[in-house]
Amino acid sequence: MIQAENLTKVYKIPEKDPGVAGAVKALFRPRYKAKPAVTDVSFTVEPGEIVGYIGVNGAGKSTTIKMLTGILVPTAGQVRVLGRDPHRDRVANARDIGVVFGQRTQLWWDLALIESLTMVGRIYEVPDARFKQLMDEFAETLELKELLKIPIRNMSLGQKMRAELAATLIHEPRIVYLDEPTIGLDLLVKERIRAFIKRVNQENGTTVILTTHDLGDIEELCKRVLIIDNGALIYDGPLATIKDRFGKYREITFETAADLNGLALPDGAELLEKEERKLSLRFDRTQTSASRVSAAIMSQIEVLDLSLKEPDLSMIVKQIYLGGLKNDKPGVESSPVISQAI
Ligand SMILES: Nc1ncnc2c1ncn2[C@@H]1O[C@H](COP(=O)(O)OP(=O)(O)OP(=O)(O)O)[C@@H](O)[C@H]1O
Repeated sequence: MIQAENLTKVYKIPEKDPGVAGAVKALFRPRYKAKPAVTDVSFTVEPGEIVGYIGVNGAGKSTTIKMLTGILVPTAGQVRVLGRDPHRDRVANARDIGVVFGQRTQLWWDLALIESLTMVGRIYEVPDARFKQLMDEFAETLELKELLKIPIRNMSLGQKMRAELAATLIHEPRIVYLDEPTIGLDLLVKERIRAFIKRVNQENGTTVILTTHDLGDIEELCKRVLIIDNGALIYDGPLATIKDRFGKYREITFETAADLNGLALPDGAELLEKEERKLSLRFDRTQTSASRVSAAIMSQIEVLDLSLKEPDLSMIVKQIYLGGLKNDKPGVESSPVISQAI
C-alpha cells in the first residue's frame, strides 16, 4: 500500500555573509548548505495497518510524512502510495489520503463547522446520502452535534481536533496520516480521539500512519512502530518486541513485618530503595523471575505485601532515544549482579 525505498531528503539552506553586502552577494550568487533530514529510509505498510512513527524532535518524521503525502519531492529514493507517485499524481492521490497536522487547521476559520464540512464533502464529491450518513456517524462518535454551528475560530483545541478528524475522514480516504493528533489535549479528549481512530481502522480497514510524541497513542493504537533517529530508520517492527527487548527489568517492592537489616540480596536482583520495613528491588527477568526473587526474600523475612511494576513504555523509548538500539547487540547480556547483603 505504501512503499518507501531509500527515501532521502536533503534540504538546501541558503547561506549568506553578514550585512547588506552579504545580502546583495547572496542575491547574485546564492550559496547553499546541505541539511540531510531523512537518509535512506525504506519500509512498506500493508492495508489496514496502524503504524506509529516516532523519534525525537528534528529526527525527520514530518519530512518523511511530507514525502509520503506528496507535499515534498524526495532528493533520492522513491515512494509509491497505492501504486502511484504521490507528488506526480497528487490529484489522484489526494482522493485516497487524509492528512491531519496537529497544530494546523485545514478548515475555514470563520465558517461554522457544518459549512466547512459541507465544502469538503463537495470538493471530494461525496454523494449526498453518504455525506449525511457519515455526518450522523461522526456526530455520535466524535460528539460533534453541539459543534456544528460554531466557527472553528471559537473552538477549543480538543473541539478543533475532533472537527479536523471529521473533515479528514468525510471522503473516506484509504490512508490517513496523523501528525500529533492528540497534542495539547486533555486525557478525556485524547481517549475519545484514540477510540475514534481505532474504530475507523477496524470498521473501514483504513490504514493509519501516526507520528506522535505521546506514547499513550502508540500503546493504544499501534502494533508496529518505526523509529527514526537523525534521519535514519533504526527500528521497524512490533511494539511488543521493543518492550521485550528493553523492558527486561521489573521492579518489585516488599513490605515486611520486621526490620530489613542483614537480609541477603537475591541472585540477579539490584537494590533500588530501602526503608525500615520497605524494600524495592530491580531484577532482569531474563536472568531471574519475580517468584524466585520473592521466594528468596520470603525465606528470610515475613512479607506483608508485595507489588510488581512493569516497565513503562516512556522509560523504554527514552532508553532507545539515548542510543539503546545501537548498543543492544544480540547475545550481550547486562552485567550480572553479584549476590550481596542488603
Ligand atoms: N524546510 C526546511 N528547511 C531546512 N531544514 C528543515 C526544513 N524542515 C525541516 N528541516 C530540518 O530537517 C530535520 C528534520 O525535521 P523534521 O521536521 O522532519 O523532524 P521531526 O522529526 O518531524 O521533528 P518534530 O518532532 O520536532 O516535528 C531537522 O533538523 C529540521 O531542522
